[in-house]
Amino acid sequence: MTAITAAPAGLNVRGAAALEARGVTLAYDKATIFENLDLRIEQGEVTTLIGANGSGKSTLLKAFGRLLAPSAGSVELGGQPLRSLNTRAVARELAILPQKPLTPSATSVRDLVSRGRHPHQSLLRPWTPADSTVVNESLAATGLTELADRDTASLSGGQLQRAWIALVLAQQAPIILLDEPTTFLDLTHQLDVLRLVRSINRERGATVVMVLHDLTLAGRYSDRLIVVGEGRVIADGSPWEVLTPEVLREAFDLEALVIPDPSSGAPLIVPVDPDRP
Ligand SMILES: Nc1ncnc2c1ncn2[C@@H]1O[C@H](COP(=O)(O)OP(=O)(O)OP(=O)(O)O)[C@@H](O)[C@H]1O
Repeated sequence: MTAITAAPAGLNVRGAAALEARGVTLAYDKATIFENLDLRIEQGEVTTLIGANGSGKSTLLKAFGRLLAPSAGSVELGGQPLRSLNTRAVARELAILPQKPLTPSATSVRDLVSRGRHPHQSLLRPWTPADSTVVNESLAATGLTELADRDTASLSGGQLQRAWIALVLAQQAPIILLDEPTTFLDLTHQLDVLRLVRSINRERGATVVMVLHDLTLAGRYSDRLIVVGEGRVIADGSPWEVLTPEVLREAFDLEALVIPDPSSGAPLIVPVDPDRP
């Protein structure tokens, strides 16, 4: 997989976090998921949100991606309140892959990926060969070149997931939010996607915030892990700081050993089965 060059970030106030939640309350109808939450996402880091099902990871990611408005407090992008920015300005800075993206009907893979270029287009700036190049690179980076002309309705779950990731890449945003990007993918393709995310982060300095369920892969491919649960941040730090038996017990009700992964040196989570001592 190849890396893709991005446009530089335009909205950065000096010293500002890439994204910052300030006193944020996130709620659905009457259910409050987070109250008065403060959280900074640093520029140029890969940050992964982990936590049990229903702990609020997607809710937090949606707030950072402006898909969910806080009922109190504010979310800032490069030091400016998200709510003060127009949709195109946000889309040039921030690309988000939601947990369940709605795939438009009768759309080829290439057309879907091309939508990633929309934030860069205007009446004065129509489609150019450079846009086609970015789309082709995004298709190649996700292994979809051969499937470019297929209707998205005919793809397998994993192929469709990769097409959505290609769309996010084509957007060339300096901040990328990915909600469970490895869903539906076999282990080889999971590793491909996470290595691609890592290379985009390292080679063009993209800030990445992901939600992952596989704790070992989260530790291997992240600079920072944030564990959420019961309406708060349970732990926040480097993979070795966060992935401790105590945190795993508290956040997941999981008994596990944490040992160095012989392949990467990152923490390897080994669940303990109480029925097989
Ligand atoms: N649109 C919605 N309306 C009402 N409640 C919601 C909505 N979306 C999520 N919730 C609730 O908010 C809580 C947090 O959900 P969220 O999807 O953020 O959790 P998550 O940590 O991402 O979970 P999972 O690991 O299962 O994907 C859950 O109790 C969920 O039922």
